[in-house]
Amino acid sequence: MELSGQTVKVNKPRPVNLDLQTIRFPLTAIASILHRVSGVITFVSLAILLWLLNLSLSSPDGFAAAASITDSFFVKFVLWGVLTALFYHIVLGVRHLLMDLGYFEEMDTGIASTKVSFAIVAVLAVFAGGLVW
Ligand code: HEM
Repeated sequence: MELSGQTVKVNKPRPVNLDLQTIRFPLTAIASILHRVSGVITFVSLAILLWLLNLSLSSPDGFAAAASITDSFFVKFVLWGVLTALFYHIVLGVRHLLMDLGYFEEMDTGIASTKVSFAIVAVLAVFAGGLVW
């Protein structure tokens, strides 16, 4: 293979697919990507939630203002999403730590533990809905 004037020896030309829309990710990879996404969501939302907490504790008027902000369906939906992301991050984080200890490292147990984690997060998402609404 010719590469900018140099000849590079390619032992075995393999098909390369870098199109993210056609790559089929395994369940464990999706769980891992979402874990990072949920960590970033948790990090960003922390600042907003702390501001809201500060507002609600500042005075009776501040509390009323915070209560009216969280009264709309849209804000409640976002709060539900933030809580669900946090639950996802914790549950899949614990799974990650267990893997660091040597559990669920095989393909079959890895997929099974991912499915169990997703089920636990689904239950916690319903619980989060109960808390918010
Ligand atoms: C305010 C709370 C938290 C925030 C903002 C947060 C944020 C993050 C972020 C952004 C990452 C991704 C780092 C990367 O992929 O480079 C991460 C990774 C991780 N988090 Fe959290 N996290 C929080 C709480 C927790 C909790 C409570 C656990 C408990 C299980 C946890 C377990 C983990 C683990 C195990 C990783 C590493 C995953 C990996 O190596 O791929 N995190 N966290």
